[in-house]
Amino acid sequence: MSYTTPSISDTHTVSVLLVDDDPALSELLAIRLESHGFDVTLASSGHAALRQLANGPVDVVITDLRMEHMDGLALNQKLQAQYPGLPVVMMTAHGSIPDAVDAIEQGITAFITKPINSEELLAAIDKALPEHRATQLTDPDNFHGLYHQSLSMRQLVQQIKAIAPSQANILIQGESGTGKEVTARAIHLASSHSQGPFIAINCGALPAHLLESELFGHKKGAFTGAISDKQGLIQSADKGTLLLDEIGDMPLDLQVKLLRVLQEKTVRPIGGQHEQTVDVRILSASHRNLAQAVSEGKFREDLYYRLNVVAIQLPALRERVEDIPLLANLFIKQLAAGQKRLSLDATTALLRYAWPGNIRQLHNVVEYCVAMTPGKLITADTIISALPEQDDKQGFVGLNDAKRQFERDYLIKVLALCENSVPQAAKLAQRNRSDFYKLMKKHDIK
Ligand SMILES: Nc1ncnc2c1ncn2[C@@H]1O[C@H](COP(=O)(O)OP(=O)(O)OP(=O)(O)O)[C@@H](O)[C@H]1O
Repeated sequence: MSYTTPSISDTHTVSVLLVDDDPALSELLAIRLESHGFDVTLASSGHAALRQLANGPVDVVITDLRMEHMDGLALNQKLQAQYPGLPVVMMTAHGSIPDAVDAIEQGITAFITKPINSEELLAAIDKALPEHRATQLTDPDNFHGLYHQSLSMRQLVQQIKAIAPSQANILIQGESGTGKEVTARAIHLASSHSQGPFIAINCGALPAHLLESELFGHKKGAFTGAISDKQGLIQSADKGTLLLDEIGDMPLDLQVKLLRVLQEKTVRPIGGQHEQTVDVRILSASHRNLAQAVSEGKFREDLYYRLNVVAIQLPALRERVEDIPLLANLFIKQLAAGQKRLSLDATTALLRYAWPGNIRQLHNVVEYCVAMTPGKLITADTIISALPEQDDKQGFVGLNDAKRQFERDYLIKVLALCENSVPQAAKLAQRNRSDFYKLMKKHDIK
């Protein structure tokens, strides 16, 4: 294998911190690395390396194992604690590689043995960097709790930012677990109603009569069991936002009542004589296709148009694979306070899975893996053991379809690993750019 430049350095100069207490060797390696376009900083000890890092971040640390005062493993421990996910390449004298499992547990990305061969060194850096870039949480885009990185989500967030301040009713559609409620909350927080309450109700979770009373409230004695006046959620959400989740499950007679609220901006409790004025932003969500429910006569067309002044379609997680490592790392950070991380194979296993339960399922899988991993490194085996068994015969496809599917998945994963940089992805896939573009076109990947 012949390396001239690192595979990801096309758009960004890769910075390397080289830690070795042998100045002659350091100088030599620095000259070699600089001739390949790296930006190299030298440190003559572990302590000096930590001081350098405090002055500014680097992309990768290359350190000698044997050093006085603080050896490479001790330095690595400090690095992983202070800069989780920072790739560390360890240089060792021949025969002194510590137990590999132990080393991987300690988060070391690669080992190279002395005497250092340039190609091996470049290959080790190359191996270290994509993992680092694909799994680290650099600066995730966070719009009021809606974390994202993919192009489709960034475009969607732009759309949300534009419409959130208006009073428009918004219908949020997407598969179960794609983040409809998180999105609704983000819209509320970005709106002029953000100082008011945010209330969510699942219209599919209650029988019709209870749902009516929950939404509209009731007067004492309105029906058996109505022992006192009760305020409905529409009124409780006054000056705030009400999310009607699974709106498609709302019975038709309640749909009529809801339409009146939207048209008149008033609500009348069950058994009440008077309409009461309310100022509430209505957001609704559904995992079902409401337009289809309208065409089947299961949902009122007039209500559909009232609710659907603006439509937001959340993509399934498998359609925004770049968000998978980002969200998995976010959940690990939340659940394990940065004490654990994903191996490269584990990230690949996450990227290969189709996530029918979307982000909720990803969260559950990460939670399981964090609990099942005693050390630092979450492995692919643990991820795979957390995923439900797929029924191999159901949905079995022919060889041609399987090849096509593989090719598409492969392109998406390579692009995700390279943060959508086609030149880098083409290099990683060992294809020239125009071939790679042709493949993307063939599979309709933008
Ligand atoms: N962009 C995101 N960033 C961080 N966490 C998210 C994001 N989207 C969803 N989640 C998390 O995923 C889980 C499911 O999200 P949410 O309940 O909003 O999905 P949903 O589409 O409303 O699901 P359902 O259709 O089942 O009601 C929650 O734990 C939520 O915090």
